[in-house]
Amino acid sequence: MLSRKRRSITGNRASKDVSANIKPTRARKIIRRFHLLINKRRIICDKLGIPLVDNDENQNAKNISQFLDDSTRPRYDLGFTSTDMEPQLLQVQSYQEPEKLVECLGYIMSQVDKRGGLKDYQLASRVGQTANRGGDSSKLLVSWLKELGHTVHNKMRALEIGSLSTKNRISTCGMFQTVTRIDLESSQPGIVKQDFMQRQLPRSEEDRFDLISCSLVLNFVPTPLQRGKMCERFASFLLSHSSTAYLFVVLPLPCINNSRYMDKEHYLDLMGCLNYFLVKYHEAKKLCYMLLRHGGQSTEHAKRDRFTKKDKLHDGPNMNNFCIILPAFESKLA
Ligand SMILES: C[S@@+](CC[C@H](N)C(=O)[O-])C[C@H]1O[C@@H](n2cnc3c(N)ncnc32)[C@H](O)[C@@H]1O
Repeated sequence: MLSRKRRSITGNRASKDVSANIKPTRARKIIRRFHLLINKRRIICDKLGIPLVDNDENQNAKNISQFLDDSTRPRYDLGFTSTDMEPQLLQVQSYQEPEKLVECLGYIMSQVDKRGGLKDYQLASRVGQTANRGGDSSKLLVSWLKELGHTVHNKMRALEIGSLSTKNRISTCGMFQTVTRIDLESSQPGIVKQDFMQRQLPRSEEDRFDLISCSLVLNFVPTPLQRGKMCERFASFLLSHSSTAYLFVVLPLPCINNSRYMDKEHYLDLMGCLNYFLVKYHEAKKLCYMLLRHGGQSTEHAKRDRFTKKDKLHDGPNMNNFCIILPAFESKLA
């Protein structure tokens, strides 16, 4: 049997510890590539009627492999980036022929899972968090909380969704008595492998949090409705009668300043409909940071209607389609 060198999802050889020596441009390339592959895969699966389960890569791989002809995958098994397949990948939404779709799917799966998939993506994401590259986003969160008068004596509890490190400022600042860190893929001890959407609902205030951190996670969630469901679910995990029911959200700036279906005002209106109001806001070169607080008036259903469909707010040739849609009726959370 051929011994295979480990390769990254961009098709090149990956070093053992990618995050140790990876350059930011390369990290961005890995992240963009991962999002592209997952997006195209979803389009093909929709067309072929292959069921995809949210955040369950093992199940998805099983469902997909049942569709893949035995001859499709071995062709791409060595994981090279095919100059024939790349242009096809970009046009896949216009394909109808099952054979072509299956071929593209085989190529995508070989690119995604043979070379680390989510793990490489996480390593690349961690690059942006190192101190010499701006540090992790919770640095700003902690300075905001200080401005708001919170100190180490408050002993709050935090839930960090999409956690990549136990050493981030949120964990080291001493302001939180506990930081519960979860991610779809645990990258180190202290981070629990858990899908937030499957996390058991709190039974009492003891199971709830003063703050949820959701940094660069919403843009990772694949569909507008799943994003909306995630936004809706946050509230169940926040303390219900507290002045500290904070939600910290970080998004890539283009999600709110270059999308056809989203802008800052629309996002804040949507969150307002879920009873959040903005406490702090900051735009950096590539990211936007928001600290919201849950509370205030209850949801008006008439207002909710506005956010249950995809409305074009802007248009332009180089805009993206980032969008969040709320379920038509309040979800029965379980
Ligand atoms: C780009 S990384 C963000 C990492 C870090 N929070 C940051 O700000 O750099 C996105 C992470 O969110 C995680 N994630 C996405 N959906 C999730 C979910 N439903 N539950 C838990 N983690 C999730 C992914 O596994 C991935 O590691």
